[in-house]
Amino acid sequence: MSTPVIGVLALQGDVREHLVALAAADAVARPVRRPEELAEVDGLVVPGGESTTISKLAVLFGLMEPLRARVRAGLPVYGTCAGMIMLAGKILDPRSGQETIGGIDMIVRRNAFGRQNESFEAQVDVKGVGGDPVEGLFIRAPWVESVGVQAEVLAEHGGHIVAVRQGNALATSFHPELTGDHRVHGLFVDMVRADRTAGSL
Ligand SMILES: NC(=O)CC[C@H](N)C(=O)O
Repeated sequence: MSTPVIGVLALQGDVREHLVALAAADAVARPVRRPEELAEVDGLVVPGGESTTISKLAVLFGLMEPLRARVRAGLPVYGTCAGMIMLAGKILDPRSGQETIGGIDMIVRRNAFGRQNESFEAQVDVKGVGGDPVEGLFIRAPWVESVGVQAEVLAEHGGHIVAVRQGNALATSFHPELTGDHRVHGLFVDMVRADRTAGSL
């Protein structure tokens, strides 16, 4: 089967780093800014950045409803940090008017690990990622307060949930796109491949 095409939501945030990581994990990666571009991808990454800005721009660009519709229909999607917040069913402490795409039945707390100068690195064991623990880079990162019954917790740090999967949706509090270790992107590319295989049976 041909190489999967994975989009990176390119409204704000560390888009380029995700494009590089996806290409290194054997996907064709392209930025997505318009509904027509969204329609053409087999999977989507929502990058780290500022979730309030991403939310605002998604509404402004007419992408929020198409994003919700595709994710609801099972589009494989992976969110890091601000992207995790965008995939949450509920934000504990949203800015006024802040919206999410949804996809994972979880409640997230923004900036839970502290401010920019309290950013840190930690070894994180991620279920489904073989080998050594992943170097987790936490930058004004959210944590997950609670998950619904359909969500699977893939990793915790300091007693808090930092990686979750629900069906075709994956989210991490940390930023594998910034460390040069492409195993989490590899896991997501495998999810996209599995979804395409299932779809073509
Ligand atoms: N590194 C990040 O993506 C930070 C996320 C940011 N604190 C937010 O609320 O969106």
